[in-house]
Amino acid sequence: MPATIREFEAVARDRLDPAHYDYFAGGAGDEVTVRANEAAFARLALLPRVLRGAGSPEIGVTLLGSRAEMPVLVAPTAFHRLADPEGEKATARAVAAAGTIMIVSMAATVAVEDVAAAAPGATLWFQLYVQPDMAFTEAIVRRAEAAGCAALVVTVDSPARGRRDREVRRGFDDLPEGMRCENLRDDGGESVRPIVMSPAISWEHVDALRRMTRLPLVLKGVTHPADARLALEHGVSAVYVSNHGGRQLDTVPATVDLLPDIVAAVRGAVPVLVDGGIRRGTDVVKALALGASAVAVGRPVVWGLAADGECGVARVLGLLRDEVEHALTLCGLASSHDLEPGLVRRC
Ligand SMILES: Cc1cc2nc3c(=O)[nH]c(=O)nc-3n(C[C@H](O)[C@H](O)[C@H](O)COP(=O)(O)O)c2cc1C
Ligand SMILES: O=C(O)C(=O)c1ccccc1
Repeated sequence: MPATIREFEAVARDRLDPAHYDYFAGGAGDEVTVRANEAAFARLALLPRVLRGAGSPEIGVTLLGSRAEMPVLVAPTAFHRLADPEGEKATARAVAAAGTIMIVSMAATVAVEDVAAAAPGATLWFQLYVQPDMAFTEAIVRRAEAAGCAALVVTVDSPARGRRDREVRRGFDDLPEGMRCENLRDDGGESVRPIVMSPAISWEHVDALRRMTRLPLVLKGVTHPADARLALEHGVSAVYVSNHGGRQLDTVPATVDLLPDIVAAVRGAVPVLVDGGIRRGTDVVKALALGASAVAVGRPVVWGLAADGECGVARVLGLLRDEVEHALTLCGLASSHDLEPGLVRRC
């Protein structure tokens, strides 16, 4: 039984087709940003307080009206059926058991309606790449609403798909026979449209989405403080700091290093989420101390899924939960809401 997320990755690597492992693990260009995300957490030190009599820590959080029993969400990742035959259904069941939130990828290999039906207790948010055909975008948004998704996470770091040399080397450019992006089915019919990543997408599309739906909008992939301020002007409900796990533009800084400036720009107006390189409870604690309301994990969930399906994802989420509680206890804190920047030192 793997005892750490790193060990889950090793088990997953053994079990996965090497091309699929490289698809999940890889990043853009020289993978500078992939490495930076994890390395940046290691460069931050924690400075605990003593004798606070804090008791066992409380770690739940409410985000945009959705309750999460831990401040760790499941980031949207594509193609879960490459990792397990049950795919996103297995992930959603583990998420329901952990009481957290799954952001279902638009590129899921199980339709969002079927994910929801497989895990009735799960809180689902839906991740969207705005498609230039806005009528098709609207059809997808309506499906997500009807399936019970409680927020719309709009990914804005992908005006083009990242170039990932590992995919090129492996010749990985399509799903195997029998797997499709089920959320891209045209009107429930036989044909599945390709996902378009368009450089023409702009703030006007965000405004159009705002008019289209009453769901709270989360902007995923913000790295520049000026864009965080614009996001507020355009009425978004949360800002999600992400460099797509280093899979889009290589050499973007580590997300935890970008976080303080984004938090300063947002000034408490909306929650700030962050992902990238979170592998330990101490990483979660550092991100929350620097002002994130919650974090999300991408690859760790995929490693759990590939290692042992629903049980593997449950174990990965359980590990993170235990590690967060333990780290908070050792910091002398009664609640994750008491985390503040003074706990973190750059070393
Ligand atoms: C295999 C894989 C697929 C991904 N697919 C999507 C996706 O469909 N939509 C999206 O917005 N982000 C996607 N991402 C990015 C994740 O949501 C997240 O930003 C990233 O994985 C966080 O970094 P981490 O893997 O170090 O936790 C994907 C990431 C990976 C690793
Ligand atoms: O691989 C990814 O990171 C990703 O975001 C994606 C998007 C569309 C289809 C497949 C994957």
